[in-house]
Amino acid sequence: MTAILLTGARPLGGDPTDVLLADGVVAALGADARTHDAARDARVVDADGLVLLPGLVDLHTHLREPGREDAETVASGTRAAALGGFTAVHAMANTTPTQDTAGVVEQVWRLGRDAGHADVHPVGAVTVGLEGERLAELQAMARSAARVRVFSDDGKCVHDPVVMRRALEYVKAFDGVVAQHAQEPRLTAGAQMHEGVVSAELGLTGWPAVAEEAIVARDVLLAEHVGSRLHVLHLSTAGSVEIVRWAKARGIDVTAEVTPHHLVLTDELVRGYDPRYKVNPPLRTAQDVEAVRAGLADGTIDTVGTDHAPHAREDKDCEWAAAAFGMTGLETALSVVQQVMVDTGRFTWADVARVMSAAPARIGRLDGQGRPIAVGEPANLTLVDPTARRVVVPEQQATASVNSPFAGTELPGRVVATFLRGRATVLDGALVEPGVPA
Ligand SMILES: NC(=O)N[C@@H](CC(=O)O)C(=O)O
Ligand SMILES: [Zn+2]
Ligand SMILES: [Zn+2]
Repeated sequence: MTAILLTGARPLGGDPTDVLLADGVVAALGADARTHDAARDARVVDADGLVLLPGLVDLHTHLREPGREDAETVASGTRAAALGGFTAVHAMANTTPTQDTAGVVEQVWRLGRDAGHADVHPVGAVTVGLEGERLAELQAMARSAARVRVFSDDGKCVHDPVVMRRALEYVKAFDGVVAQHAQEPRLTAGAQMHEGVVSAELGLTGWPAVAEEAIVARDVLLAEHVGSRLHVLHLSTAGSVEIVRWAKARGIDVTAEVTPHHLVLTDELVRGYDPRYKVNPPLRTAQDVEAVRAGLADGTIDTVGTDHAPHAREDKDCEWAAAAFGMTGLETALSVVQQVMVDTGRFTWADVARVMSAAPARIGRLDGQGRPIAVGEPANLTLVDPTARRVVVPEQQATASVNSPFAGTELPGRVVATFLRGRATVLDGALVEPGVPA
């Protein structure tokens, strides 16, 4: 593999420097980069003015394979990941068949390895078939080649407190984490959107904030009781932020995630009945959006997870009530975070690296991802042009689905290059297929 010399890159948005990638690692930084042996026949990439970040890590991606290859495959989803600046994604368990056995998680892990665009870490289901009744073979998934550490019934809530308690107890044996989709099912039966002023005006069945907050509150208490690790997926309400803040102050081992869409979109958008805005949990109010931004800024919320949820056209091109919940996000996540957190002065690029790389890698217990940009570290890196602007055109994205809530809108920032263990997966903003010399 040829070495790569990035000239004039700004690590974490700091001062420009040269960075040499060789043998899969960061081989040299600064003045040493050009004089290093491996620099002689290195390919030079002009990174003048570009921000260099550790490769992004997503804790929450739906790749849809096996089962819904018409909406996404491991290959198409990881192409989208690489183009979005990601070097690792966690693939959610709500596939068909469900990722609830060692066999299925190994299959997904192998598909990711063979595609070669980004590391794929399958999430294991908490319960068999996501049915919420019997625990899946968590230990066998943890010990499989896929080395599962994150367990979730995402799409569904582990609503039975006894099952949740057992799962939290069980994953301690292999340092796993239970990632909860916090949605009290009885309080959200038939729900179509956030319960509030807009749902009342439209006459749509509401999904109240308390249906999320009640589960978050219960689960932090359960995690404390059994001394285990809890991750709250796609937290969306001001009340949930307060509960997590309280739990952390109390020393409870809880981490929380917010999606890009909950950082910027509100339930006002539902007025147009465009199913692209139908998602779980639903888009909330402007007050909730401000609360999740503040929670991300003060560290209450640990990570931004995309909840990339591709859906086939037939499942989205229909009336609001019949449409599937979910929106794509891998190729726009970094731009949204730049827009709402960096360009507003709430975040430095180091903060972006913390919430989109270091924290998710730590929560998922990944090796070699989310590491600092330093000599000897694996060369999982992303180069971003923060001055670029682009209009989102879903048909031109690598994801196989077009259900982006940002279609037609202009967003800041562009991923120029992504490197996976020193190999370019994206260069000049275009995908580089593995095995093809860049
Ligand atoms: N977020 C969604 O609205 N949908 C997700 C499931 C989930 O994340 O709960 C999906 O799998 O489509
Ligand atoms: Zn979910
Ligand atoms: Zn999800």
